[in-house]
Amino acid sequence: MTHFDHIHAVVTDIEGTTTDIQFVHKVLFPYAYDQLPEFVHTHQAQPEVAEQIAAVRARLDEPDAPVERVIETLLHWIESDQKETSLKALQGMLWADGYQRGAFKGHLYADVVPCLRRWVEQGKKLYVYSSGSVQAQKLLFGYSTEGDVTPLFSGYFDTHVGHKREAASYRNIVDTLALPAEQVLFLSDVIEELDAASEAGLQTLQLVREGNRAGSRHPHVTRFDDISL
Ligand SMILES: CSCCC(=O)C(=O)COP(=O)(O)O
Ligand SMILES: [Mg+2]
Repeated sequence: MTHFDHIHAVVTDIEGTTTDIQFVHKVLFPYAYDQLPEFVHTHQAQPEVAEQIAAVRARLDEPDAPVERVIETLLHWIESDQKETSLKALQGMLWADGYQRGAFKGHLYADVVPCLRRWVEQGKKLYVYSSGSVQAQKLLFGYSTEGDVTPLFSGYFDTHVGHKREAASYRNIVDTLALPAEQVLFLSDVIEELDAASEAGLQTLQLVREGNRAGSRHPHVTRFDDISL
């Protein structure tokens, strides 16, 4: 059991922390890869899709890139797991349809929800910080293997606050929470994310799920029920 004192809020990563990496890489990413070309063609005039297409063109520094070039870029970003904000926004839109028609449910490890419930009962505030868009986060927890658990969370953060390996992102989060950084615990499987959070003054804990990389200067557990707040 790993105990933390004076924690008022917990910020959790998703992939590799609450959720099996395989679900993200073998279910969500392939679904987005298959659906994306037709979705972009069909919805390219819709303002929220047009905004992401424009962001891809800007990222490429090719303002006149044809839509096929944009799609090819997005598919390459999925294959290489790039955390581009425009791709993440489009993935959220694509997964909405998959969740709503029951093609898949958001995977949560069995130890996660009972602990989240206990921490809320103890008066802790819970937040999510993922490279997946806020829409994608709400879908995963809203259509999860444990039912709709979104009422447990007080807020969601994505790469609009910055990238997960940069300390400034965690400073932005604690500014929004209006809490001293040391009263916030960040949970993640990725050492570089934990290093960035620690640099910003947050307390950190590594989740070492199956197949994850263990061994860092951060404390670690293999399950949420080994955490005491
Ligand atoms: C929000 S579910 C999809 C997760 C995702 O798209 C992703 O890139 C995983 O990012 P994380 O920061 O949760 O490791
Ligand atoms: Mg992760």
